[in-house]
Amino acid sequence: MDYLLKNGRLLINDHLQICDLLITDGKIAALGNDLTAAAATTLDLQGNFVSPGLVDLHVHLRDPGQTYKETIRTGSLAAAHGGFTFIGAMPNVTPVPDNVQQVQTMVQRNRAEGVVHIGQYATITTERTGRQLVDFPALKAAGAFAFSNDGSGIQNTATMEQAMRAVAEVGLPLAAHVEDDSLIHGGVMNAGTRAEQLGLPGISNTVETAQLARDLALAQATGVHYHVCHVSTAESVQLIRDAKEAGVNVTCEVTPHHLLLSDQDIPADDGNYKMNPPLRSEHDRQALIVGLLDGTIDCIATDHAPHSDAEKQQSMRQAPFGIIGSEMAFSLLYTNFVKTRIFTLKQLINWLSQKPAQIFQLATSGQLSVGQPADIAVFDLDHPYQITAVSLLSKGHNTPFIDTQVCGETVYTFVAGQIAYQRGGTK
Ligand SMILES: NC(=O)N[C@@H](CC(=O)O)C(=O)O
Ligand SMILES: [Zn+2]
Repeated sequence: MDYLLKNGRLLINDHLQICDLLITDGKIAALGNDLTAAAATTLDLQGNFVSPGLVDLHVHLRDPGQTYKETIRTGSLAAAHGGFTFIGAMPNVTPVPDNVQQVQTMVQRNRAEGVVHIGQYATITTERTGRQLVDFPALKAAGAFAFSNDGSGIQNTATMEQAMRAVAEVGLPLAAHVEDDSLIHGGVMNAGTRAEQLGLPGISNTVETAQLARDLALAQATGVHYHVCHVSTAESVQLIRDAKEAGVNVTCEVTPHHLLLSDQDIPADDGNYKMNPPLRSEHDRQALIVGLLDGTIDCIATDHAPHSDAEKQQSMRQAPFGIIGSEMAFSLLYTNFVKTRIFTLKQLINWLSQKPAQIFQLATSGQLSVGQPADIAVFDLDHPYQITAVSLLSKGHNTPFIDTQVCGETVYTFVAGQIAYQRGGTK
C-alpha cells in the first residue's frame, strides 16, 4: 500500500517545518507542501514529528534458546514500538550463529519473522567461548552484517589480534564487549560508595578500560573497524578520544541508561538496576554526555536485554545482567536531553539514526530524502504519556523506567513503506 503523510513536521535546515511525504513502492517518492496522490492512503499527522527510522546496533532477541524472554517477533515489535526500523541482533543465543548454516537460518528467520530490518551479528569465536575463530569470510557470505561476542570480552590477546586481522580482511565491523574477566571479582554493580552502602560487590572501571586499552592498541596495528559496545566510563571516553586523534579506525556506542542514570540513582538492591556494564558514577555519566557532544561517541544503542520478571525480581546478586530499552529510548532521551536543551533534536536523531547507519554502512540511510527506502518514525513530541508495563510489546518488563512520565510517544513506524507499528498497537 502507498501512503501520503500529510501535515507532519520534518527537520529541514535544522528547523521543524510542516511538510507532506509521499511513500510509493516502499520508497520516499516526494516531499513538499500540498502533495496529492489519489491512489495512496492519506494519513493526517497533525503536526507530529516525522523522523528517519531509528537504528539500534545493539539488541538481544533471545531467539532461539530463551524464547520465554523474547522472540524475533516480540523483540522486533518492541523495536518498531520505539521507532526503530533497523536493529542489530546480538549472537548470544542457542544455537550460536558461529557457522554458515546457523547464520543463514538466522538471516532467513529475521526476514520472515521480524517486523523491522534486522542485521545479524555472527560471533567472533565458536560457541562464543574458547579460542577457535569463526570462518569470517564464509559468515560474511552467509549474511552476517558484523561480528561480536557480546555478553563477554575476548580474554586472550592473541585471539583478539588474530580476529581483528581476519575481520579487517573481510571489511565488516568488529563490535566488542570489553570486559576483563580476571578483574570482575563477582561484582554486580559499579564499585563505589553506593555499592558499599548497599553491601554489594563492585565492578571497577578498569574491568572495561584495561581491555579497551589493549584492544585499541590491537586495532591500531590491524586497521580493523573496531566498534566499542556500551561505553560506560570516563576513562574509556578519553581512551577512544585519543585513539581517534591518532587515526585508529574506532567507533563506539553509549546506551540511554548510561546517559540517564548513575549508580547514585539505584534506590535499593533491585535487579532492574543490574546491567553490564553497570550504571557508573555521576562523573562517568557526565563524561559520556561530553563524549557524545564532542563526537568521541558516535551513536546511541539500547542494549535491549529482556529477562523474565521472576529472574529480575531477585537480588542484584542473583538476577541476570541487562535491561530492556527499545520501546522507551527515544522518549526518555527526548524528554531528558532535548526538552532540557542539552541536545538538539537534530543531534539526537543523528545519534539514533544517521550516524549508526553510516558507521555500519547500512542500506537504510537514516535520511528522509526522495528515493530513499521509506523507513520512517513519527513521534508525538507534545503530549506526555506514561511508560507502563502493559504497553510494552517486548516480553521483558525489566527496566527501571516503568511509570516514568515522558513525551515523544511513537505514533507510526514505517518499514520499507509499510506500517510496522501504530499507536495503540498490540502483540
Ligand atoms: N547488557 C547486559 O547486561 N546483558 C546482555 C549482554 C551484554 O550486552 O553484555 C544480555 O544478553 O543480557
Ligand atoms: Zn555487552
